[in-house]
Amino acid sequence: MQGPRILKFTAAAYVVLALLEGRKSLEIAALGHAALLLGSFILSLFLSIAFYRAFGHRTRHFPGPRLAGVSKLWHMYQCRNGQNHLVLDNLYRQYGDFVRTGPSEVTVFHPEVLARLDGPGNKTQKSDWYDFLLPHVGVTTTRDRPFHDQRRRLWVKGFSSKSMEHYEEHIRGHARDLEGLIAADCKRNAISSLSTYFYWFSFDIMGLFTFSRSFDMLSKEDWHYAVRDLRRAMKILGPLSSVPWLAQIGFWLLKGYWIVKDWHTMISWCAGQMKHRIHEPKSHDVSQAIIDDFQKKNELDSNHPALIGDAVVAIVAGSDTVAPTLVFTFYELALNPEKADKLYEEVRDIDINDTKSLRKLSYLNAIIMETLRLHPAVPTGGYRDTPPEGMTIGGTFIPGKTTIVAPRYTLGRLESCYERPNEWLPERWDTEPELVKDSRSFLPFAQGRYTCLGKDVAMAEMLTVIALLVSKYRLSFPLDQGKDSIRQVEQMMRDQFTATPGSLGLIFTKREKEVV
Ligand code: HEM
Repeated sequence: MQGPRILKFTAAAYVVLALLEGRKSLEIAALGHAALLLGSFILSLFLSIAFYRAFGHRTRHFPGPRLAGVSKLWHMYQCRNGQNHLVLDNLYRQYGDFVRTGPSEVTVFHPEVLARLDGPGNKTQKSDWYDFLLPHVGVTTTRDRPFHDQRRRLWVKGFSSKSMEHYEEHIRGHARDLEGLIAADCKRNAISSLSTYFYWFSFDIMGLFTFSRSFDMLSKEDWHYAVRDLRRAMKILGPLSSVPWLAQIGFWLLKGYWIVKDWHTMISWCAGQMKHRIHEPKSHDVSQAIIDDFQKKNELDSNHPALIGDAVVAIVAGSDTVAPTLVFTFYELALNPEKADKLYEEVRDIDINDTKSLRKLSYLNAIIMETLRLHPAVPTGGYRDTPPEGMTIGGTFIPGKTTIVAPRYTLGRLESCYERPNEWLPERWDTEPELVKDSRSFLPFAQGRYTCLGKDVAMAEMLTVIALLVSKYRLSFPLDQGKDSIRQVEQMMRDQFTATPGSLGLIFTKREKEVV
């Protein structure tokens, strides 16, 4: 990432110029003159870069807004509300399958794209977006392939069958705590704030998964400060995901200020937890395999960038994906009560202690798949760079060293791939497969070397919570909530690499075991 380096170089050049002008002392006139000189240089440099990008760049042939091809700042401005998924969706409707969304960036809406980027034999690289965690580096954020493969092998150990049993036990315990909160709301006829409960649930589980220690938010019925800070800090990724170099400059300049401070609080918290964790007895969490590896190499240091990086990755990747998916699932179930009733029939007698059986329930699984299609947990993220020789996707050649964006949000709604694409119809993954015309664009957990490591844990969490709540309750929107306010859940969704839905509150009423 060159941003901070270029900024430092420019500042140094300014000081040198001013010193030369003022003959070794920083006089006001010299400062002004140096600013003028440097300013004219930068202006002419930027104008020539803009001219080249508009008329001479290798990606100039792709359609798209003119300004997008000149500078990514255009895209950042469009994403100022954190809704990149809608910005890109509109561009697709305006320009088609291949859109130039940056000087060296093409956003691709062809059903083949996800499989081509990460599928077998690909030569793509993760783009510089993944540098956002530097100097820390985790399995998701490293761009170094051999290092990634080595970290990934360690992570896989954290998903052994013994570890999975251990996680599943915690998942059931926390799901019961979550149900306890809903039971209390139900008794008081109060609205259950599902957005809050699901975030508490998923972060608590990830605390256990990462450090063998829950955040205890469900039991304390309150936010943990580190999670609250992290969620505030994630807002940076809304507008700044399109300009990672600017995010890096922001992280560097605003370390103790604004929401950047919250980001650093979270990192320090993870570092502190890791420090504790390495002195604790062996456990089944994912950190164990990573700690063991460092110990084996005699490099165990709680401040190691890779140790902290992996901890942050685990917390974010595991929580900020499961929580929004649960929010959207219950949102859709409340909008479609007949589907909730149909699901009730499947789960009414299920034993939630039996995760194996839950994994086999076809309608329950279809509901999760359909939610991930319409409301993907990673709506536009997952940027990749083409190899130097370029690559062809859906018959279109994309030049080398071009960043490719493949937005799952729009790919999941393509008319060429789905019948009635904007409708939430779980049956398409169950009894009515003809509603899916082309499933190549549906890879909610990615694939290939970067495929989601936590899919089994995520599915266990979602299957357990949905089955438990639907088997016990009917759910509905509060009576006085109008249609517009209900739709805010999706309309206010922010795309911060992971999806952050608008707030969802529902009324739960106890189901007596019903005979239909
Ligand atoms: C609804 C739930 C989830 C969804 C939809 C999801 C989706 C994804 C996607 C699309 C990626 C690829 C990201 C990229 O290309 O940059 C990914 C990677 C990853 N996910 Fe998940 N995820 C979920 C839950 C989880 C959970 C619960 C964990 C941890 C227990 C987890 C851990 C990871 C890790 C470590 C990676 C990086 C893999 C690598 O780069 O080798 N995810 N996930």
